[in-house]
Amino acid sequence: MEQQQMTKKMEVKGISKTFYNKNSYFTAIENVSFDVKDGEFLVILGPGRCGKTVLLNIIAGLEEKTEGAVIYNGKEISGVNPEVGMVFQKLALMPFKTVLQNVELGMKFRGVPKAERHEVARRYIDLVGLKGFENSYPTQLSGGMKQRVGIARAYANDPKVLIMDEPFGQLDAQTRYSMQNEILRIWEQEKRTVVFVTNNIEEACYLGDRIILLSDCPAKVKEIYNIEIPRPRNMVSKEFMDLRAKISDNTDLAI
Ligand SMILES: Nc1ncnc2c1ncn2[C@@H]1O[C@H](COP(=O)(O)OP(=O)(O)OP(=O)(O)O)[C@@H](O)[C@H]1O
Repeated sequence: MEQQQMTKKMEVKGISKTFYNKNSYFTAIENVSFDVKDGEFLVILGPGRCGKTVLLNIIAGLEEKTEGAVIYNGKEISGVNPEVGMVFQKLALMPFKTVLQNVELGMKFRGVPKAERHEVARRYIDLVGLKGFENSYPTQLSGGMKQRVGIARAYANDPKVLIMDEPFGQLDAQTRYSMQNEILRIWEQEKRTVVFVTNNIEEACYLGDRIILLSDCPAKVKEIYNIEIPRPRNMVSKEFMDLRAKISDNTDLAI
């Protein structure tokens, strides 16, 4: 009920992407359409190499589309959307910069004064649970901690929509589970729209308000699921396992 009242933040309309090489072409995405509602936790679930990253890059304006449109707050966007932030699986933290400097970097590029960017960076470092590690270097941190830095860095740039591309794909199972809970806590606290990409059905069912299920290549929207299970979700409850089985039966590949 609450979801139906949410306004549209973004509309992805009929997006297709074909890569042309000298003698061949390859269609990665075919006629993909869905809405992103303001404030929701939207999950895009699809098999590996099915075009998820290409789709995210198009949504963020980092990649050209072959067809279709991305509407943001009612207006068609071309080029980079400055209100969209990204968290990647491979974070590319600057190795010779501290946690604080890494989190501040985007603000520094935008010319935010030093005192203000220190304050904002510290607030997000606290939010992701890294208080006390401001002066540590990336090599001194675990995988989960590095992802926390990436999340703090993205939030510090004040995005209205945060896109996360398989951010926990390289973490061990236990760290992944704790980061899933962390990201939900931060999302509930910050109240920003999240578009989260994964190839893991369980993760999708645990996190999402809705799941956009993509087909194998070329990526098409196979089904959209509204998830009504209240949080915190219990992964071994009957309703959770039923949902998981329903989605699993509908996927093209074992993902
Ligand atoms: N610049 C490019 N030129 C040609 N093909 C490309 C280009 N970029 C991506 N592709 C192809 O598009 C397909 C989708 O790639 P993409 O990285 O979006 O998949 P993905 O779903 O994010 O995969 P994964 O789950 O492994 O991260 C792949 O087969 C890839 O080889």
